[in-house]
Amino acid sequence: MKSLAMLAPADSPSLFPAPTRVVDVLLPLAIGSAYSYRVPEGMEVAVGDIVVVPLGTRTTLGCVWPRRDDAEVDTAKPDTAKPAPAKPVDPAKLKSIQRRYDVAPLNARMIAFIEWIAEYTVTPPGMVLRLALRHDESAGIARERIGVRLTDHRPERRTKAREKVIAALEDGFVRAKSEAAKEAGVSPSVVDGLIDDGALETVVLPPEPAAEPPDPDHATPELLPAQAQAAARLVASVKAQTFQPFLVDGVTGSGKTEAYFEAVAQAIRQGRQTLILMPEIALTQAFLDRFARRFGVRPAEWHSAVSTKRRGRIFRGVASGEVSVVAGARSALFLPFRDLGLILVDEEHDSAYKQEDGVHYHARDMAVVRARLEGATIALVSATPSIETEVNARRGRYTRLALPERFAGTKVPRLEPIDLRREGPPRGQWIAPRLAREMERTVEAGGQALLFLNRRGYAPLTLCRACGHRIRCPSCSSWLVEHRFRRRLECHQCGYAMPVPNECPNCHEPNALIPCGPGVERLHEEAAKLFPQARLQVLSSDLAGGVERLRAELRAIEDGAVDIIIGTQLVAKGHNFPGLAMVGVIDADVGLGHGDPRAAERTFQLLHQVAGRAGRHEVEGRAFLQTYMPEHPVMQALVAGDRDAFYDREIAIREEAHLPPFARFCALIVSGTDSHAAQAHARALAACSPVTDKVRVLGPAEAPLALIRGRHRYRLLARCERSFDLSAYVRAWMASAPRAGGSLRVDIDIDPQSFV
Ligand SMILES: Nc1ncnc2c1ncn2[C@@H]1O[C@H](COP(=O)(O)OP(=O)(O)OP(=O)(O)O)[C@@H](O)[C@H]1O
Ligand SMILES: [Zn+2]
Repeated sequence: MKSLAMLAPADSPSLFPAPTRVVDVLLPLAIGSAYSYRVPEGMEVAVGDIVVVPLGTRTTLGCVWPRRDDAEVDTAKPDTAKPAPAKPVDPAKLKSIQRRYDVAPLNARMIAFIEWIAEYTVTPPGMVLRLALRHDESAGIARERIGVRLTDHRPERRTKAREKVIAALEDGFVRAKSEAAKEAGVSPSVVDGLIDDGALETVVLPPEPAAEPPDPDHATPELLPAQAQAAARLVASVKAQTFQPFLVDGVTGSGKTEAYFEAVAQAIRQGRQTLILMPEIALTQAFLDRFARRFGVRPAEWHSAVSTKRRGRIFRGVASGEVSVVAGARSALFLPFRDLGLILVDEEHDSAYKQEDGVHYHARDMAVVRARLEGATIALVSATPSIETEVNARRGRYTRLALPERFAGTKVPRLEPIDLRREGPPRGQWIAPRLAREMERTVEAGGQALLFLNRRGYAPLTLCRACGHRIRCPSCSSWLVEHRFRRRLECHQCGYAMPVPNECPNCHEPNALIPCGPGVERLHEEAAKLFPQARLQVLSSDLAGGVERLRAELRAIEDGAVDIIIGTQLVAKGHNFPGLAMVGVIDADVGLGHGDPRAAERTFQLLHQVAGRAGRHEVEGRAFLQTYMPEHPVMQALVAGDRDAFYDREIAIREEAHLPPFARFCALIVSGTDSHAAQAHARALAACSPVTDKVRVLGPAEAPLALIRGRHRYRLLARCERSFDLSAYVRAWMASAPRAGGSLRVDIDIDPQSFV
């Protein structure tokens, strides 16, 4: 990249004073334009460089941004995604860049990606930059590591602590300062003292490597013919170094991972980088081990549970090209890859890919955009693709690579219905007699059984027997959920918690509160009564002990140390439990019938995935589904094991009803602490929507979740044809809208996934 400094007239410096160099810097803030800064004498900066600049009384990180010709920017639309060039100011009045980080600059493709997302999601580009430049990760940049080594000089003052350090360093090797202190069991100040006295000398240590290089030929597996075919197509595409999108469509347990690893190997051979996105990377440690078996080392891991220091190192390694494979959560999409050749989106249907606050982006869709900008191969991977992806594959926009059989040779289990109207459990219980019999048989035969219920806690609702009062959250429109292990009532929206009261808060009747409905804790209680000999384990995201504990429990299940697992959706995602022989879905109907356009899709995906955890190794698996509506088309498709029937029907419904992907939506959520003000603002927005026959604006209506964290919520929905530029429409709309003052906030959600 050309340095901006080089653009300044280089000749005749003797006749004129050198012009003050000024550059545009985009700051990670919600502002529409870049700011101008002076480049101090002796500093070289180029577009894409990450710099520290003063802002008001503090300093902030920023990125030197391309300066666009004024003609390129429509000044009539101040919120346009491309940051407007900073307004011309007298250079003498400008503040100077403080320093430039010693890290590879964001390249032109990354800059284009940031601007693309800003434009599409109708967000100020600085907010998207913020996703790429999270302060702490990039700020850890280039802190030198200092090591110490013994000299020949011995200090006059000799204390016990000093002797310990000298003894520890006797071998003559260099150690980091902190390590030396730790090894000797003394405080770092002792080491400092010895440096001052000349007994130790300091050396600058080379930076720790961000990741060991994976070896593409470490252990090449034998692939089934279908795997080999899919792998060959992906490898050829990586070789071609052009944008090409694929759907790796393989049944659960078909070995999609092994197939796409071959494409990763190819990218490594070519010296290009790979990004593997996963919805629950923190909990899929088994995946990292599998990667290590294939490539000799684990990939660089990127998610919120990775330490800031480590993330800083990966950030730099990705930018320099030293890190070649990253496996990460959706935020890894914003890493500044030097040369990205391959993106894999595992479990692409997962709703965790949608970010629901700040910048509302869908990481799967944006990954396709990034691949296009990078000239990379992208593969979306799933046994139950999203409707959007399935439609793209049917239309030939994505190339489908099918893996129709399980690697182990077993069949994907069909779901056998248990009709709760005819063969349900007795009142107050949740496991139907037939399901209990099957569990008993499974456990006696040495297999594992999984009970699936997507409800955390003990009971989803607490009710007063005397007056009928239901306990709800004071600041959300949701019921408080009893958590018996913690002896609390909790709000799953905002985290509010209170002890379980002894009397009804409404009528004060003592001992009148009763739990209604089941959560996993209550199911655990019932299973423990039914199977007193079995080893039981509840698994849900709120398990005490956090991620570490969850990882340990998942490993215990893999190792066969548990007979019956009672879990939420956390256990449904991508896990490979070799001993799991059967699955029982306690309430298959939970997700249906909320009027949510995606309810059928979500239910199908979730239940098909849960069933897909069973029978992945030697023994055939079985799966049961307790339902009050066995005749529902989703249940019918699950029971018949007829995936295509589900997709055919669902796609037809979406087309008929003008729902995505056959139409485009943008949701506007207006919220505020005052209900009337929020509603009034939502109405004012509706009234000023630009009139066109291309867009229909629906609402405002109170959101189904009308109150969250004390904020009242109203929703507007704009709908248009597929080909219409909805982002531009919304941008123009917002530019002419009244300002949202006070506590009011407007959230813009293009392609909404959630309708609550
Ligand atoms: N070629 C192969 N050689 C050896 N083992 C394989 C091979 N392919 C797949 N396996 C094994 O088969 C099992 C299932 O594979 P995998 O977990 O990749 O399936 P999947 O298609 O990702 O399923 P899901 O969609 O349910 O996550 C794993 O234990 C995997 O290690
Ligand atoms: Zn709440």
